[in-house]
Amino acid sequence: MVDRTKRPAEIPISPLVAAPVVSITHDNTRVVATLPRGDRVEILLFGANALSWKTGNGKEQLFLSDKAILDGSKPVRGGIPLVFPLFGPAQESHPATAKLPQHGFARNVRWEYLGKTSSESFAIGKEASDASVKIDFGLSPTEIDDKFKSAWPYSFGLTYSITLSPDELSTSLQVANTGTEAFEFQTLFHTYFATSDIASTHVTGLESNGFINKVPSPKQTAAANEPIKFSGELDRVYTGAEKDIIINDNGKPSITIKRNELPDVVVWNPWADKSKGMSDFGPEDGWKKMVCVEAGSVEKFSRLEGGETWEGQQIIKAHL
Ligand SMILES: O=P(O)(O)OC[C@H]1O[C@H](O)[C@H](O)[C@@H](O)[C@@H]1O
Repeated sequence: MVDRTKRPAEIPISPLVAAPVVSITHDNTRVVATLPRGDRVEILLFGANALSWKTGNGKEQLFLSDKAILDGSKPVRGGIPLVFPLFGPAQESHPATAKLPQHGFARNVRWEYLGKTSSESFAIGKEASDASVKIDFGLSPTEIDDKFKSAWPYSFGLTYSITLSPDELSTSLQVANTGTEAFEFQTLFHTYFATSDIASTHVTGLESNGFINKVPSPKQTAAANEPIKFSGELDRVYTGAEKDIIINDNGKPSITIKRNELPDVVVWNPWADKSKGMSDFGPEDGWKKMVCVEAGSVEKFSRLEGGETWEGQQIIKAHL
């Protein structure tokens, strides 16, 4: 009989720790990240446009038009389009961006997926439930086609980082001037949030800010000193906003937006007529289910000297 009294101690089997998973779709068009507790974000490489963000309870937090074009032939209607280096239509008064399309070129080009960084909780006695994952995308003149290069002939490097955490999504854009000549830019995260009914949605945090009311034509307007409510097309650029922005859905906070280096906030809902005029907007009454609250730096152009870097970030927290 074999003497088992001196057998080696059992090697403890470490508990299975679930970690965030990041995958690239087999057609190489999208990156998908999931957390062990179910939070999920999906990003189209074209425009580095987040298409979907679901919190751990499975709820979709972004609005994506069901007619959105996802084949790279035009910018995506919904999710989080990236606006850079111009917000709105080109203006002759700013010659350096006068040849660019509305909202610039970043949403019109395919970005490079640079990789992921996970922070997992492996500590004994701790759950993996606070794991988060950061995914990075890059854009430089090599990725943009000649028509954009000649319209904006600067040396630049953009790094866009999306961090998925439990019930939270952070988007951060780093702009580097890799040349010697200074350039000027505007930028914005054009986030389409899902809401259950625009008529019972209101936005707080901008009560004391003046704004440019773009409808029917741009007009500087004094602070309204009340929450933003929706009863028709609304398109406003709030400037110098310091407070956190809260989207309230049916009287309850649903989203909080915190910002770093992004002093302006655009609030937009196209309402029935304008959305009907957009060929990529659907369903027909989809405008009832969305509100754009767009954190950015758009009132003025920011100037970046050669060799300098700028970074702006929004952190979106979903209240469940
Ligand atoms: O149709 P797009 O070019 O995507 O622009 C959609 C909207 O973006 C922003 O919210 C602007 O303030 C609106 O004036 C514009 O209509």
